[in-house]
Amino acid sequence: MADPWQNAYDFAVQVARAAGAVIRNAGEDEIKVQTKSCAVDLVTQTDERVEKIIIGSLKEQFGNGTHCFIGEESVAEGEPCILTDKPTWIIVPVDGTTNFVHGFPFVAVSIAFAVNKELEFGVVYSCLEDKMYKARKGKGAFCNDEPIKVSDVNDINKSIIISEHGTDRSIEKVTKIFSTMQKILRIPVHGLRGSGTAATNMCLVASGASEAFFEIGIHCWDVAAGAVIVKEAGGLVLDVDGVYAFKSDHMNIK
Ligand SMILES: O=P([O-])([O-])O[C@@H]1[C@H](O)[C@H](O)[C@@H](O)[C@H](O)[C@H]1O
Ligand SMILES: [Mg+2]
Repeated sequence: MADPWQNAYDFAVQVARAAGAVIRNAGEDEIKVQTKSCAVDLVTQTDERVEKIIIGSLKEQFGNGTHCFIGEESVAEGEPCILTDKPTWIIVPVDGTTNFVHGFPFVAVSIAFAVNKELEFGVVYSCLEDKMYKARKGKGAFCNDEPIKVSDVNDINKSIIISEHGTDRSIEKVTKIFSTMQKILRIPVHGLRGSGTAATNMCLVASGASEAFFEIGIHCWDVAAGAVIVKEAGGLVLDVDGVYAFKSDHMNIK
């Protein structure tokens, strides 16, 4: 039987690469910072522009009304974030906006695709490193077309753990984050790291550079593409209760 989503997968890779080029070439005025939910939750014109380019290209290719789109910036502007059984694209145009603004060299485009509320594939393009991570359900995970797999280190004392601090600077949240990090460091582990983009963090786990990534309070779109890549590289994606994290009810935000 013909593979129904191969064309969409190939197109997603193409679109992510083109979006990455737009990010790399963004001019000064496009890096001008605005804020979203709080003073450290940043957004730029590039985030909005790249999301429009990605959704525009996908609609042109697949936009006969049967496909749905969930984009980070569209949701920020009031679009619903509801996962139905329809083929749905889940997009982060610029993952690592704070890095992008500061010239910190990890910025990714993340595109996932779900059908019947199941993720079919994920593409993460780490555009400043020019690394294209991709995975299709049941078909393995790749970085620049080379197969990748998770680390085989099973001793946590010999691990590198990745985490992020998020954008909530309330004393309660910051205390919780640092007490968790303190516990992890004291295990002890070899190291704690964070690239500033959740999508790239997941790809670092998928390629075996780190044994685990965790973040408290992450958005569903930040992990959608990375979830397929980690799973196809032989890893696990769990929520805090220890169950598979990418459930449809995590997406359904009005
Ligand atoms: O805002 P953004 O740069 O697209 O995405 C953020 C990054 O992935 C960051 O690493 C993570 O800690 C945040 O939770 C995300 O919201
Ligand atoms: Mg973003």
